[in-house]
Amino acid sequence: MTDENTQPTDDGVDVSPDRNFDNVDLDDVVFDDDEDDDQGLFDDLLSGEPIFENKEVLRPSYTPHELPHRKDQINNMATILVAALRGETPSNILIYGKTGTGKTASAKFVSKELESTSQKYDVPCNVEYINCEVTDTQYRVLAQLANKFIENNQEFVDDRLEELTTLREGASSDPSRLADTAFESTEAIDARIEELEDDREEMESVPMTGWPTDRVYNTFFEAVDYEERVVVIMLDEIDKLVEKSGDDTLYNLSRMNSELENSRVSIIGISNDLKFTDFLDPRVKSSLGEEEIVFPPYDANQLRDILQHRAEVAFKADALSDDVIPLCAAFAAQEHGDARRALDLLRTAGELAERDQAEGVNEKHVRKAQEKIELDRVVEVVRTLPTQSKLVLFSIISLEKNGVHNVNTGEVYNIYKRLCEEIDADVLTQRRVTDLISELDMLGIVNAVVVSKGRYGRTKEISLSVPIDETEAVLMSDSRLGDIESVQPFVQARFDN
Ligand SMILES: Nc1ncnc2c1ncn2[C@@H]1O[C@H](COP(=O)(O)OP(=O)(O)OP(=O)(O)O)[C@@H](O)[C@H]1O
Repeated sequence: MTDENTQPTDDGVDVSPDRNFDNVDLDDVVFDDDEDDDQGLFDDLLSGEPIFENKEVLRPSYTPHELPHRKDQINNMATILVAALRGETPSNILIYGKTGTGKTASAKFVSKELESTSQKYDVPCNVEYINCEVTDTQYRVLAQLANKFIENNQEFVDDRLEELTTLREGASSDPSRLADTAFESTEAIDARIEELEDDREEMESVPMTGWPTDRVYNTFFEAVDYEERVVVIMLDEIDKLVEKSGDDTLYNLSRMNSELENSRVSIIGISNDLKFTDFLDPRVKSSLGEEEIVFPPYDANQLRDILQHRAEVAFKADALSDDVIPLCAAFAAQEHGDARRALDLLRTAGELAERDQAEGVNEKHVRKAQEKIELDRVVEVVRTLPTQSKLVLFSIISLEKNGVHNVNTGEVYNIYKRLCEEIDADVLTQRRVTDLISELDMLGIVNAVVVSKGRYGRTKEISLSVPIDETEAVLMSDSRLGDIESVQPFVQARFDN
């Protein structure tokens, strides 16, 4: 393993230990009382001219006020949803597009505008956002919605009760106050107050588990229908919901309008999986996809504009050299036009420059950031592999580390079997292991090419596509694989077979 502390990286970025926070060795820190100036560990780091003006703007949690290159999609959504402001039911919308194409940001932007306009014109309209990756069962979706509307209704009833109590007090001394109201007498107010108090008592929140689903559905239904309003339910990552728990939730939501008396419900589904509707009941599919809006990937020029807008707020003036934004945009466009990736890259490049205590961000920081993000991705993918895949990958790594390159499936299988025996894991068939190797290939962790061996048939030659030491370290941090003492004897034994 090369020592990053002592060598410049390939692209020459200076990561010398005294300037890199990562490499500060606390054992070497001397707290010298004799020194007059009390420069501490953090003072040095703070004293550098900061590169960022407002780093938060580059984080995924930030919702921009402006979304360049999404005007068509935003206008399209607004044209459909304006029906809600007229008290009509907007068509359901399905939004498609690859990850990082601005679907969530645009949908949230439109819903914010919709809610604020509805308040301006005093038209009752609510937008409820649910991330189905987190809330992924019918029970949880319905319970979350029910509780939002129950809370909403409780606020409505509390406000109304306050108004009526004031009116009641005024009217008891001066009955003329009832003139412009819907009440003919103080008794009528009392009756309404009693009715509202009863309603208030019945408004029971749904527990996060434990009720039969139809009870949750009915509670949600009644809560929505309590007032006259148009409700837009935004289901982000809707494909995850369908994958995890089928299309019952969508079926129930999409047929609600025929039974609701006071309110109307419309659904916006957001997905980056274009095929998920294949798994839907045809009725749900046609109801949900009344309108479809596609978010195409951004090209490098569009990504440049997006980055430019954010960079103006995020960085100090002149902190970026001219080639930084075009390079971030080009890297992200290569990936698949992902704005999230482009923003991550820009932020990471800034952070690396900051750690270097550099004057500004330059091309080298971007290249280093690209490597870092790629490595983080690999680490995450490897860390979350199932144990069997980890064993297969570990076998490939062991062979490579012992100088055996372009290994074939049989060689990997031999080592794999021995590793399984060593840690008492089930041994899969060679066929299954071949499948696992193909999966590792698809994830970009190994590269497996089929080569012809003439009359000996065809075989796969496998090589590692990720940095060997880092990957091995991630594998060894798995408690089961950590038990493997040494693979050396197995690899040696391979030559004896
Ligand atoms: N046109 C744009 N202008 C400014 N920022 C954008 C634009 N498009 C996307 N972004 C930013 O890129 C990031 C990813 O966008 P968003 O979450 O909307 O993507 P998405 O299409 O919903 O992706 P996913 O399917 O992975 O959820 C966010 O930080 C968002 O603010």
